[in-house]
Amino acid sequence: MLTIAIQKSGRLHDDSIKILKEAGIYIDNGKDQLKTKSSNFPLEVLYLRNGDIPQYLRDGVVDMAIIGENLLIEKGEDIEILQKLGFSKCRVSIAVPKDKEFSDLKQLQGKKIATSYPNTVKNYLAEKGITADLHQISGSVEIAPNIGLADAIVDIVSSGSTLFKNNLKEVEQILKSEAVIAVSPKISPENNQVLNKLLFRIQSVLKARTSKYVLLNAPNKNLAKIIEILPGMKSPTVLPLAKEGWSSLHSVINEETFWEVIDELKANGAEGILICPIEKMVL
Ligand SMILES: Nc1ncnc2c1ncn2[C@@H]1O[C@H](COP(=O)(O)OP(=O)(O)OP(=O)(O)O)[C@@H](O)[C@H]1O
Ligand SMILES: O=P(O)(O)OC[C@H]1O[C@H](OP(=O)(O)OP(=O)(O)O)[C@H](O)[C@@H]1O
Ligand SMILES: [Mg+2]
Repeated sequence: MLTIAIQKSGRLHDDSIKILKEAGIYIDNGKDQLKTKSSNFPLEVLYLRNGDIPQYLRDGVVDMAIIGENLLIEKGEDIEILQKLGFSKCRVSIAVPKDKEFSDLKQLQGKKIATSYPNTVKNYLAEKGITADLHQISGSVEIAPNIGLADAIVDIVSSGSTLFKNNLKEVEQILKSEAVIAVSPKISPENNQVLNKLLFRIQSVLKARTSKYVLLNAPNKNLAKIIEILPGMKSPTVLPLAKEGWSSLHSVINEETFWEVIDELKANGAEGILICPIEKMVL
């Protein structure tokens, strides 16, 4: 049986459960139980602290995990990432008090920096030839400059509202992060097969999330051009309309691309364009 680590509670928990559910895997949400089994897939789930997961992967206590990429950069650089998941997107950045003049990273030389990610900061500053005095704290990092504990901080930024509320400004982005699937170097060949099955399902869910089903009506004389614009997976489906000289065309498109080509479709006489969600996409 494959063992997966999922964050017990926090920024990754809900979306981790959701993506497994969309992949057809049913599990309890871990409110009381820290260990549970899927009722319909050979999967055991351990609900753990995000911060502990890299070590569990390294030791082979779990075969795989859904974890923030930033945490692997901090304490799991030896651990392989199999798939980015597109949620819990954030960045790890340097911030200083809003009213402080800041023009060059070198200003941090010898200064106190508070962070929960000391390795990330140390490596980044070393690359830039800077040494600073690092203070590791495990939470509420943004408070540090206001209580005289540090001159600058390095922490996670998403909307920027925590920085704003604490009179700080982001001055340098160190890295970008999102939730990922990571695998233990100690996974057995049997469990690796189950993992590949799970990964295939998750990839189908991810693909469907960014793809849309497009239906439109078009005059037959422009079909060739519209097929060129909407090539779909293999090729679009074209069905005759009851109205002479017109067809209905069905295709699949990436959501972002759609907004880029919509004017082109209209210029080629496309009408009654419908965009529908796709639940799963198996390629
Ligand atoms: N504000 C945010 N917006 C988006 N993603 C975030 C945000 N804060 C954290 N993350 C991402 O979610 C992960 C988990 O963050 P969270 O704050 O829930 O837990 P944690 O305090 O890092 O860990 P633990 O589970 O050990 O308490 C982080 O490693 C990061 O990748
Ligand atoms: O830019 P924002 O959208 O404001 O998000 C950034 C904040 O989110 C995270 O904290 P979280 O709320 O997860 O609390 P925690 O410190 O208890 O983990 C992170 O540590 C920042 O403080
Ligand atoms: Mg947090």
